[in-house]
Amino acid sequence: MAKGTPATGWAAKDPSGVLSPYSFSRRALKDDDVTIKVLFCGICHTDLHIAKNEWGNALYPVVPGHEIVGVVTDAGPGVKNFKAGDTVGVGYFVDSCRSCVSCGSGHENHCPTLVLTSNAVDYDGATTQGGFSDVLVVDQGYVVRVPEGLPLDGAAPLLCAGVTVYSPMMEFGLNAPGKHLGVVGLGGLGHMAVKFGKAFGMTVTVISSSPSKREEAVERLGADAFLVSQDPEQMKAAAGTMDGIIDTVSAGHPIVPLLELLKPRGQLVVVGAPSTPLELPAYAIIGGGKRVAGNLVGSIGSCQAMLDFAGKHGITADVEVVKMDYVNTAVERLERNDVRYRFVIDVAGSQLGAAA
Ligand SMILES: NC(=O)c1ccc[n+]([C@@H]2O[C@H](COP(=O)([O-])OP(=O)(O)OC[C@H]3O[C@@H](n4cnc5c(N)ncnc54)[C@H](O)[C@@H]3O)[C@@H](O)[C@H]2O)c1
Ligand SMILES: [Zn+2]
Ligand SMILES: [Zn+2]
Repeated sequence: MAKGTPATGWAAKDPSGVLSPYSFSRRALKDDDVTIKVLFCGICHTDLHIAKNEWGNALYPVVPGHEIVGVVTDAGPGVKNFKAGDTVGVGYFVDSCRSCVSCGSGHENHCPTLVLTSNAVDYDGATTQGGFSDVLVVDQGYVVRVPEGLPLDGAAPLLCAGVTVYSPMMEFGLNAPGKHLGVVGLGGLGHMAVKFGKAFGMTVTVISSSPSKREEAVERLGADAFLVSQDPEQMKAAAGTMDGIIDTVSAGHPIVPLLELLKPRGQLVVVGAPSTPLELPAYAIIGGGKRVAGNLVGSIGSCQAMLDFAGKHGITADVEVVKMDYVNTAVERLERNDVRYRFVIDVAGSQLGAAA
């Protein structure tokens, strides 16, 4: 029987979330698999939620990481789309059932048995381990192509943060010039929503609890306006003006004030995933026929379309590139929102083993 590939990564081993070196094995290459040498991997807030078991589902040891850019080093005999040397990306999931309604209609991100890239159980019973590691083995159907010309460190966060906001913007028509988009939470996801909104020609307003983010939102990211969510006067003045809002906030927060900002039939898209429930009184959506939807990342097709769009428009994340031995500090800083706007680990340039 073919042997697996040895892998070295950094894993969280308990709810402290502290990561340390961890050796494991990737599955033996199957006909449709590619082997990928990981170059860069972003640190998403979801990695933090999981590593610290904030969602109560951690399968320790957890090697996080699902914003992966790498290079193909090997391909099984059935692989037609990729060859050694190709620059590719892997996002939040690495397989799906391929037979349900969602898989059949190109929405495999909604497959009930979606296999996540990290902290999940694969169809063969193995626990999946993510991109804070040197090598991945992934079915070609769940791999995307990174367009030429994009810096690879800044491209890595597109694989989750990018597609998570781009996909619902496309789905809900929040991609039309002249429409007004609200973006709540100016972190990894939020800053990508501002960039895509501006590239679509929309008017973009950032809604934030910290007034200190005004300058960066407007000057650095090109938002048209900035609202302090704690300021009732400002919120009142903007009531009923927005076609849609992308809510990326990672902690519990009130959504009624956000719904008030929407035009009649406006759309709130929830992508932030606090561990506490949203509070949604009926009156807040009945008047004006407001709509609330969730969204989980995006399909492989949507991810490829997003990358192609990003390549054409030169869109990448604003990143702080770090080595793996800085990962625990990076996670702490992410927790206190001290990053503009995404940490990306230079995996290939890091010492991963125990000697690190
Ligand atoms: N739905 C999906 O498919 C999907 C994909 C990726 C991430 N997520 C989730 O989205 C959330 C954001 O992820 P990220 O990587 O952008 O995180 P991040 O930490 O980079 O950004 C989160 C933002 O929320 C703000 N925030 C935190 N607490 C707040 C509060 N109480 N009130 C107002 N603002 C607050 C922070 O200031 C920060 O700007 C996380 O919960 C993550 O798990 C969901
Ligand atoms: Zn993510
Ligand atoms: Zn399916």
